[in-house]
Amino acid sequence: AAQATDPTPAIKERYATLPNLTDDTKLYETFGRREGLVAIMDDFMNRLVANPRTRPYFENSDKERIKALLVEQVCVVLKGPCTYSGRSMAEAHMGMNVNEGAFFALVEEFQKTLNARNIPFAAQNRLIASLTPMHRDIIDR
Ligand code: HEM
Repeated sequence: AAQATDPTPAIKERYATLPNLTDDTKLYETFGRREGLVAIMDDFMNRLVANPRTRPYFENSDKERIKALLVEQVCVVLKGPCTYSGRSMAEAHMGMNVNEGAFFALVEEFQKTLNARNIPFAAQNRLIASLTPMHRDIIDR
């Protein structure tokens, strides 16, 4: 009886998350549409392989496939005319032992890419705010 009336909800350590879709209809244009996203992911992947914190995860990966899926995913988040055909974030990163340090190294490299492409700071923040909630599906604690 005590269990049935316990008001404390169970705390779930991991649960499915979807990206928070932004409501800014111009964001997709700000990132240069599909062409811009392809260029962004090319630069981003080069940085991920150069950074010692992220290199171990990506050096033996199928970079072309990941870049194509990132273009789709970010396009969806920016409300562009795309469909994401990849796996869930939990599935894709399972067993990879991504820690907080690697996660923030990746976000930092992404910001460097966006700065290099002259994406306005407010637009960068919108996108990053939509992506970072996925960290709970990606980081292994
Ligand atoms: C918000 C942060 C992140 C996002 C949005 C993201 C997004 C993605 C996407 C869309 C894929 C392709 C999914 C698929 O394979 O079907 C992927 C795969 C992958 N991600 Fe992430 N990722 C993030 C963080 C990270 C971090 C921090 C690392 C490691 C440092 C990482 C390493 C990888 C690797 C190695 C793959 C390839 C997996 C495979 O081929 O089996 N990701 N990620």
